[in-house]
Amino acid sequence: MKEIIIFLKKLYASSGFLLYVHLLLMLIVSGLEGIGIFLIIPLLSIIGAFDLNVDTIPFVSSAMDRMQESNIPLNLPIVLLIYVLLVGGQALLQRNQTNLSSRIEQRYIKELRQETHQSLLKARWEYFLRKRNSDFNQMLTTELNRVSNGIGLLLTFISAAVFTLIQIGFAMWLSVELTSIIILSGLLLSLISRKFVRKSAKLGKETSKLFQSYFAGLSDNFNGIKDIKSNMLERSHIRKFAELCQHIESNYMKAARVYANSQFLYRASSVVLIAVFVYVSLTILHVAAEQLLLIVLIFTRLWPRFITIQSCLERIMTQLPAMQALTVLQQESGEAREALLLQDEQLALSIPLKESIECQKVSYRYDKSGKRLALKHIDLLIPVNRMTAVVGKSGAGKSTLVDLLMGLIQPDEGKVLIDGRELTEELLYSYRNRIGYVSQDPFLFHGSLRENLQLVVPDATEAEIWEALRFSASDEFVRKLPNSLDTVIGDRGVRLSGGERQRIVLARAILKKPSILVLDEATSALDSENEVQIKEALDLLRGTMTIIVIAHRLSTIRHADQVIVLENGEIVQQGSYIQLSQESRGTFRKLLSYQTEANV
Ligand SMILES: Nc1ncnc2c1ncn2[C@@H]1O[C@H](COP(=O)(O)OP(=O)(O)OP(=O)(O)O)[C@@H](O)[C@H]1O
Repeated sequence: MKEIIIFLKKLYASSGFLLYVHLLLMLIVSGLEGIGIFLIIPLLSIIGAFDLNVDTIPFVSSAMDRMQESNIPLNLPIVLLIYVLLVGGQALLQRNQTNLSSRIEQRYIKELRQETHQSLLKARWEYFLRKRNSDFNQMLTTELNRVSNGIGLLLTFISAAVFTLIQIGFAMWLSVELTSIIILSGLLLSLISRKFVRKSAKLGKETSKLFQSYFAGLSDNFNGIKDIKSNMLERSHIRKFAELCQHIESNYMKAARVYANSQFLYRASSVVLIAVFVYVSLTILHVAAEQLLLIVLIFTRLWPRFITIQSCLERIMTQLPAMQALTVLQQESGEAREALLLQDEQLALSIPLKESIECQKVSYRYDKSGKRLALKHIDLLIPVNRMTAVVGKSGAGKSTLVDLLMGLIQPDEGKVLIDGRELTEELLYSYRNRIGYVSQDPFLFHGSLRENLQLVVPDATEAEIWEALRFSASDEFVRKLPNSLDTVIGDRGVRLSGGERQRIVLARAILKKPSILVLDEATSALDSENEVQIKEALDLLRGTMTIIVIAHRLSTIRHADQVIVLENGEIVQQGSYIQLSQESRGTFRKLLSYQTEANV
């Protein structure tokens, strides 16, 4: 229930004044509906359509007196006109109320979407290491829709509750005893239906879990589609997926059955109740016929609202787990938030790197409660405008070290210093803004090459783009593409080869004219000719920017100013390429010899 309050507060924050207008409209609509019911029978009786006594009906008798005093004739057209005006006005207001309710709901959901997305994007990199991407997709699609649905239901619930209260007020005016019976029946019904509410909440939790597996499964399927196809894993994936779909179907069916059963209970009880009601009123309480008629009218309008309240409650309970999950996600990502603002002024404040990046006794562990260190007591100096290469076996800690140097993760012990200043969160953004990064798994989106390049520098000129392409040895192949820079490259750039993708991402990093260029295995997918071109380009860049390269291919780093050799998270060697290759018992020499053997 805590979540409902949180979401209601957010709803108020996003709609504010509109929410009051909505509430006011609800009150007026309910009031008019009550008055409409109040008037119709007495008015018809006055013109002789029924032989009823209006003196027993409060409010109506005084209204009648007033009409007679003002010489308004009470004939059929006047009576019907009043009724049409009343009910028509109410319908008009209800239309506005529905529109307003959609507006409130949509505005709210838009803000919730943006807020969640922003909160995720502002979270630290470490947060993403602990999470599954598919969970974020699920949260921003199905779960958010469920939350939106829940909010819509909440508004309906509030409106039904207000309506019911007002109608109860009118009914009380007519007969306290009879209305008390209706209320007691409603309370009894809500007691019985608690079972349905509980069941709905349980099924709602299952729905969240099932959709989590559904999204995770889909994302694994399509991320690994090449592996699936090449290893003939289709059958097992199809079977697993079918089982999951079966679970989702039965979960939905269970929820539908609960809903249908509860609806049946409500409808059946209303018929029985009305029969008992009429009987008790006439034979035991001896209520006047005109009053009874009115109360029955009110009851038949009120009872469906009781039902709406109950079924809203049930359905809100099925959506509640989505609200809970979204609250947890927002809380977690909020706690993991980087203390930086994504604001242009701050981006403009990029600090120039003048001297060095330094690690002092840096240690890092992924599992904060465990003992295993991914980096141990690293002491390292990366001079500005030089090329530093990081090498080592798989799992040695190369990517971890580079993530640390980029400020994506923070050391558990020790410090990272930028020109002697500790890399604190305040410095982080302006520092990271100076970095151009090419990852192992280059990120390109479905769009044209130009759009992909302009992602980092939206106002890059044609000349700047081609210069960056030339630099990354991509200009030639781009010219040969059917639409040159405007060629659409497919999802994640699938229409390009691995080497082409890497070169485009390199061009994109260079386009930003960074002070620090970080290449994580950036040449792994290049053939020898392209590798030579990139090597030459990097050589050209030497002295103009600080380059940090992780390379498995040691040939790419022959001209590096310093090479750091990592093993089990520790620096075991450090020096120039030539120097290290001459240390006969060192790890670097071993790495070199493995590669020479592999090349032979
Ligand atoms: N997200 C993570 N959670 C837990 N442990 C991790 C995580 N990422 C890396 N590690 C562990 O940290 C150690 C260093 O990993 P890292 O990725 O830095 O190695 P690497 O030298 O870059 O390897 P490779 O060349 O294979 O990419 C490894 O033992 C790895 O298992």
